[in-house]
Amino acid sequence: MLRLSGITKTYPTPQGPLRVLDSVDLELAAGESLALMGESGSGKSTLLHLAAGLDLPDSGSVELDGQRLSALSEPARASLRRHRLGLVFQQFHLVPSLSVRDNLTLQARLAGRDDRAWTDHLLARLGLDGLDDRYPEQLSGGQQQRLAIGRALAPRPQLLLADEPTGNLDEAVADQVLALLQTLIDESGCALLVVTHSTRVAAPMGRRLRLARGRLLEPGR
Ligand SMILES: Nc1ncnc2c1ncn2[C@@H]1O[C@H](COP(=O)(O)OP(=O)(O)OP(=O)(O)O)[C@@H](O)[C@H]1O
Repeated sequence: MLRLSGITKTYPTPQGPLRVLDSVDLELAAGESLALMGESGSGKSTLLHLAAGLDLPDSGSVELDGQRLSALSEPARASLRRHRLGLVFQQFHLVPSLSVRDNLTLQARLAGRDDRAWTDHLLARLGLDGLDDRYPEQLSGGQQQRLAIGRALAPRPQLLLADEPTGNLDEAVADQVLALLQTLIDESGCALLVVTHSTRVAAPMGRRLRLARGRLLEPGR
């Protein structure tokens, strides 16, 4: 499903080049869940951006469903993202001028996969049924985050990439959102790569890896 091979990424900084990822290998099979942990600045978001083809590595390859991202044009990578990936960030990035339902279906429509029954199911699952006509500013933080998760899952992606999906929520709401995310992932058979500082978020994932000094390690090493 997702394969990163020998990924190296260096950023230029005033102090000289900063090597954030150093020959990183990672494979994620269909339906698998993986938590990527590590200290602030260890390169977790960088890895997630590379996995999504939002940025390209200096060397090494990222393959999504057997397609090498660096061999694709930017529009082709955007199309692949639209059809295969769901993205959830700590900032919800909802569209303020669109209703709850339209926010939820936006990505699905762009991917040509707007399925009313699945949308209704998601709205109910997310506890947002009855709120279809509201706008994001009329929702609580937890509701907005649930909507962002629903939007990512609406086109039925094969892989969900989530960067601190509960980072903006208090613990009780975060637990609810997390349980929901897990249920929806199980229902849809989607693989999940979640970047998190939180051991609570990481605990239920099938695998946990830690990024340190540019390398991926098993936890505890
Ligand atoms: N565009 C950039 N230019 C220069 N340095 C960058 C750039 N993007 C990230 N960095 C640096 O690369 C390192 C890794 O950043 P990254 O955001 O991937 O870390 P992270 O593990 O996700 O951190 P956090 O947990 O704080 O979000 C940091 O030292 C950061 O300052």
